[in-house]
Amino acid sequence: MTELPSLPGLRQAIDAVDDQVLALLNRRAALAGEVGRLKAAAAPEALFHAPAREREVLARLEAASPGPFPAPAVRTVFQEIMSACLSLEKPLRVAFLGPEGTFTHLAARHQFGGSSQSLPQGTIQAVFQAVERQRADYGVVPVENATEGAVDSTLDAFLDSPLAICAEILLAVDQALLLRPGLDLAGVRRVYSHPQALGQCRRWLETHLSGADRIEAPSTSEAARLAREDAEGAAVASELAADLFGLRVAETKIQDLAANATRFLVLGPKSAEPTGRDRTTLLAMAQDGPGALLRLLEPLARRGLNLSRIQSRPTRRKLWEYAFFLDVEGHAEEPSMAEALVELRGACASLKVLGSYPRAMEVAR
Ligand SMILES: C=C(O[C@@H]1C=C(C(=O)O)C=C[C@H]1O)C(=O)O
Repeated sequence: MTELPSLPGLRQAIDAVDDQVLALLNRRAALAGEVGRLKAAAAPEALFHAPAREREVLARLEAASPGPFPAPAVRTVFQEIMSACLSLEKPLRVAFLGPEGTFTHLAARHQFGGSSQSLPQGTIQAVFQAVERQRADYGVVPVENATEGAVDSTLDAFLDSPLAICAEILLAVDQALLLRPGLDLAGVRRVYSHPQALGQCRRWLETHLSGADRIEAPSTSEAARLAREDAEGAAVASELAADLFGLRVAETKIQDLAANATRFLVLGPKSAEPTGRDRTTLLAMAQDGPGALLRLLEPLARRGLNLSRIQSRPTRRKLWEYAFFLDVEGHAEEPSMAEALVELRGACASLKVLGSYPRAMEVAR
């Protein structure tokens, strides 16, 4: 008969594995430190952070892990390890649309890990400015939501900004109903949230809180803060906001569209290196006249370049003049895209490559 392992014996074995993990983490940090010194010697102004390389590391490890360690946790753990290795030199300063606890904060944490320095900003414009004035290394802003569509203030900010897009993040947006400890659903008279979040949960609120007033707040996190101060208040916000503002999660996933998700962009000084699965965002001012839009699309279509999105915004410089935002699959350094860009430059009044960056392959949670 085989003997069952004892609890103390198993714990001893776990301690021994932890010692090995710790030794390996320190060896890894030392190697990353050497890479940092090498990069600094080659180009003192350049950032240590290399988003394309990080993407490669995560993809390789996720695919290689045999289990039983859960596959999504492989990503989370290694993102934190890289974040910590980067912070050895200097924590990355990451500006995002705040305050803390917003979904943009969650997207920033997903991308940069917990060892980065959070710089919450009040507006999307302020996120751009923080990166432009080098108070932050990177900025994170929302660009489109599956329920509510484009975030116009992000598109507008690109019209006058020299910044590049260096990554995108697709994040599942699960709204939660948050209550003060001790309060139950029947006692709620006011529900605070950002208008977008209230809109995303319209059906649930009608069914469960039809008698409560909806009160609009500048962000979901600000709503959580307001609910904390109101004896009969609740908030629609992230579960992270519950932790930050001392509220209890009364119900999770209350949004009408179960697969609600938002796409975020990471702003930085330059585009990412090619990875083979990239996206390029272009900003084109079309020439006025018949067929202008066709001339913009034709050089892409002829080369089989997939246009995944097109959005127009008024330029605010001239009446009825429009800027077109184009998302095209591929990297600007790839030959077919480079050729298309040369042709496009001739076909429109102006063309700006806002950035090439690795495509988000899945919705993060
Ligand atoms: C070590 C490097 O620099 C940074 C740290 C990384 C890591 O810890 O694996 C990966 C990419 C960079 O953000 C590198 O470029 O290889």
